[in-house]
Amino acid sequence: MTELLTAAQMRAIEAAAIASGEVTGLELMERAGRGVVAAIFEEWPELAPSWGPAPKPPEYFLQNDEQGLHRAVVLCGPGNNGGDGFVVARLLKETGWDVEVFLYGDAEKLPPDARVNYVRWVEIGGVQSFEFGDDVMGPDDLTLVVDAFFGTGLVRPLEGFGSLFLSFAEERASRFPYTKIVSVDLPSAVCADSGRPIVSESFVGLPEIAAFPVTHAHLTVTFHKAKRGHYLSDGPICCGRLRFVDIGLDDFDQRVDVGQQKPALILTHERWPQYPSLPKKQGHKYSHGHALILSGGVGKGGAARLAARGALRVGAGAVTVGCPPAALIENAAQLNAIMLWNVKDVAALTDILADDRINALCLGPGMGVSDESRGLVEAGLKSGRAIVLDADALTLIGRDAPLFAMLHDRCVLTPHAGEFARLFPDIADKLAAPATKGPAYSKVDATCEAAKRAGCVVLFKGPDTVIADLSGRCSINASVYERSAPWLATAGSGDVLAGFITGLLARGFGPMQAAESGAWLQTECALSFGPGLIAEDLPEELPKVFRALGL
Ligand SMILES: NC(=O)C1=CN([C@@H]2O[C@H](COP(=O)(O)OP(=O)(O)OC[C@H]3O[C@@H](n4cnc5c(N)ncnc54)[C@H](OP(=O)(O)O)[C@@H]3O)[C@@H](O)[C@H]2O)[C@@H](O)CC1
Ligand SMILES: Nc1ncnc2c1ncn2[C@@H]1O[C@H](COP(=O)(O)OP(=O)(O)O)[C@@H](O)[C@H]1O
Ligand SMILES: [K+]
Repeated sequence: MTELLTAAQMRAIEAAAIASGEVTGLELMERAGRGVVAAIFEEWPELAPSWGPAPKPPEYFLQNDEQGLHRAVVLCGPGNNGGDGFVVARLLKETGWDVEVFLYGDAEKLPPDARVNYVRWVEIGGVQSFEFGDDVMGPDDLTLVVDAFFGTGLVRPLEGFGSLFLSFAEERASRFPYTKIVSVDLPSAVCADSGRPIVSESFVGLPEIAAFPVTHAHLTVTFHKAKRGHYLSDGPICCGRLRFVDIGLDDFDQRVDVGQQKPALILTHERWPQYPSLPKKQGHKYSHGHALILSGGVGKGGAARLAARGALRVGAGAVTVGCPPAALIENAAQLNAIMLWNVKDVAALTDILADDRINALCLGPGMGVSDESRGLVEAGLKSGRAIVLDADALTLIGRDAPLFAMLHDRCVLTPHAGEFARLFPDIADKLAAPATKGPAYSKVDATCEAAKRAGCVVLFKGPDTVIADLSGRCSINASVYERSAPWLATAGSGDVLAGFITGLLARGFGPMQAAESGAWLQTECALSFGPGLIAEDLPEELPKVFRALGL
């Protein structure tokens, strides 16, 4: 699983499968619903029939007479996501569960496959109607809420009782940990392409997630492949955990024209072997490249030293920190394997860059935003070297159009959200604007647009780090779900990332591969180290990560 699909791409794959005559929509829906039920039982084996009689919930949950009988509320929407919900309801009922179903929409207008499953359901169970003031979740012994309101078809905000239902479910699950929420395909209200909740105009101006009822599921079960929204923005928080169900569409991926849009790739272990191999082959230190990291003045060298350590550990043959004369002693006191040069001004940098063994630069961390720093960035860009621009260098190019225009295809920009907004204010505005209809503008869209405009690789940081180049290739290093490492939000971790990328550029990686690999390794180091991590720990963890990769 390496490709993330948009809703349109998923629909195209499904349509190709049905058009082939090898499978019907109804069969796909049955597989989807069965998969959801199987995933629920795998996630919570104590709910599975094979477990034996249902365990007795704590006394205070028991308000009905059917002690030990599991109870589910299934929320079905007006489309095929709702159709999946009817399948789930039927299968749970067949397993002996007590199931209540609510329909958000008109049964007469259900699409054909969903309608068939609605009819199958009403043969064995009822569809509840909703009166304002009802507690639709019923007694407190509720085991499961199945959210099958909307999946890939969400195009506008949920209104009226649809949104009320989601808040009822949220409220119930927050009061009773015993109650689990399972979203079918996607948490309803979350856009499949962007991971952003689709909000009503009336909520505009309020913080999205606080203002709008959105499901925070314990488990989301999706079909075939992950959608972008499972990994971007609020998607992962709303999905809880993510499970996949194979509904037999693998053969159709290659048969569809997914349009101009390339699939976004998620960086996973499986993709790792596709990178150029990291182990050093024969050669002397300069055959593994020489990275130059420019530092700020006195007391401002920490960021560059962190980056330099990252570049050296990731395998650059030689790494040098360049700093103004006044900062030489401070840096000399802290560096050993990393060399130190006096870069007193732009002329000094230009002289140094006459040595073509220096094949990768890192400019920005701790550098300051003075005119002198601007001159250094200009000289670095003019040199045509592979170059990482981070931190202050991003501020400088963001406010200086001629400098921005010098960016070239060997550059890697590594902005966090604030720096991204300074560099690409109009793009950042589009991303920050409330998502009032789907598919909403996503971090993938924003990063691809930025890379195109800048003419180079852009790595837009965060738990959902998106990396794009000007050709439209795009990857996501998602530090979410089992790769969640929130302790990476620590001062200096971005400097180390800039160093990793610079070191990989020095090793001869292309800009896109260097950025992808650097981001992936940063998360692997954080996971390997665990909580308590500070930026200094990241480079020191690399040998362990490499050993685990068998390098
Ligand atoms: N693709 C596959 O291979 C498979 C897909 N499967 C399942 O189908 C799901 C996709 O089904 P779907 O296309 O019918 O979309 P779904 O999310 O049910 O929305 C339904 C319709 O509701 C409408 N609508 C939108 N927003 C609204 C709102 N806020 N309030 C009110 N109405 C709103 C909008 O129609 P509109 O009103 O705009 O005409 C929309 O089309 C997918 O997530 C998966 O669960 C599986 O069965 C097996 C294989
Ligand atoms: N919650 C999080 N989960 C995973 N990674 C994170 C999270 N928050 C930040 N990061 C990562 O940590 C790094 C922080 O970089 P940055 O904001 O530039 O910090 P600094 O300037 O202090 O080095 C980035 O690589 C970013 O992707
Ligand atoms: K759903």
